[in-house]
Amino acid sequence: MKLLFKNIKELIQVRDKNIAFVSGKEMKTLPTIKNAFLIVENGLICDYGLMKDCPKGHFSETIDAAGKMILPSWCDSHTHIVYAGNRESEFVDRINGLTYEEIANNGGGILNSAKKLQKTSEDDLYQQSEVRLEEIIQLGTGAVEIKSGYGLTENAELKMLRVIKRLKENYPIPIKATFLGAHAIPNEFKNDKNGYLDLLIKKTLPKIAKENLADFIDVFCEKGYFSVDDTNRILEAGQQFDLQGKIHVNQFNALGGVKIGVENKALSVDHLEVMDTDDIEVLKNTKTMPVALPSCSYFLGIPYTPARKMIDSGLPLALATDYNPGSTPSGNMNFVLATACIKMKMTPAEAINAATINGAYAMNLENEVGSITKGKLANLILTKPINSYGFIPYSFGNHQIEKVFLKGKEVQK
Ligand SMILES: N=CN[C@@H](CCC(=O)O)C(=O)O
Ligand SMILES: [Zn+2]
Repeated sequence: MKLLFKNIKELIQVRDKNIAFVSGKEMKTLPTIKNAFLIVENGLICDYGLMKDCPKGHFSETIDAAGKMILPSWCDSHTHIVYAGNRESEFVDRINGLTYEEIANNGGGILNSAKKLQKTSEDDLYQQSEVRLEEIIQLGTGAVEIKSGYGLTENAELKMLRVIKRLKENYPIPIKATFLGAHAIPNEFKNDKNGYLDLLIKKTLPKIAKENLADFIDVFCEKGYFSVDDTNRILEAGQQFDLQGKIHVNQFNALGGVKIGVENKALSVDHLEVMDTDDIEVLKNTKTMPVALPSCSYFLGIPYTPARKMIDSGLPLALATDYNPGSTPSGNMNFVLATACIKMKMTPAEAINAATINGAYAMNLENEVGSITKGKLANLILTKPINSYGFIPYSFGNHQIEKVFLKGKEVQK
């Protein structure tokens, strides 16, 4: 099966040599080839270059991409798309001025989602979740991380992770699973947080490892949820089972979660809406990827991650949706890029780097997706006719996707 894309107006994010991620000034550079060809064989990128150098030969399919652009699919490294029902009921409370914390104290929030999920069968949860997975694939996402964390009991957390495993088995898109049992303290343990952490670490984590249900471990390091010491405990426990950390930190308060994440060699520290100077310093020259979630800031009306200051300090940055029923009921990476440019003053080149190669790195997938590189999966976005890739974030609220391809196969709408 050899597929040729010809007359591509511009082939975006071309990396002849694979890289892990881009940081600081490098983020402003987005390598492209104008008037290009791209050849896909057996689902992998096998050749590309200038049209004048396009090899002759027989192709099972030829797609004329005149006037259009091709870029690697979005790599969404932070989602909670496995959940039951939704939390629309909290939407009006939020409009009426209740804060995230007040809604949670009124019995809403994460515990509200957990109550619904505990009562939902695995099959029903799978069916609700696959609808969201198919929705984000159509929006250009070609690799995704999915977290547990709406179960908050051993059985319900295992149920979530088994649904993620089934999605991995049934869809042609790299999916990474993250155990987020430490997302909130369930009512049964409201006066015994350590007892809940003991349950997660001593009982649930070994079962997850035995069934190979998780790639990463996460914890919500925040006032009213889990402390820096709890975060350290969870990350150390994860290391016993080769689970690297990808942690929720600095969403509402800078408690020191970034530092503890770096000390535990977390793969990513996510949210970062509140960043102090120490947080930026401690991230410099490390392999921990900062991840910003601008559509969460948009929906909650909280500050945006200081991306401009972080990138200008030399840090890398990835962008993700945080798709979840409470703080970000949207999986639209195109909106994330637009909001990153409009609200966080990232350039289109920086935003595309953050949503492709850096997002892939934040899932340990930088050798499989995230750039046009020989041997990587042909998970691709074919745009509508556009004049520049800057039009993608410029046309906010819309997207410029004509077709999506996973392993070189067009995904039918
Ligand atoms: N902040 C913690 N966890 C999720 C939201 C959880 C929820 O409100 O359902 C987040 O990343 O925003
Ligand atoms: Zn999240």
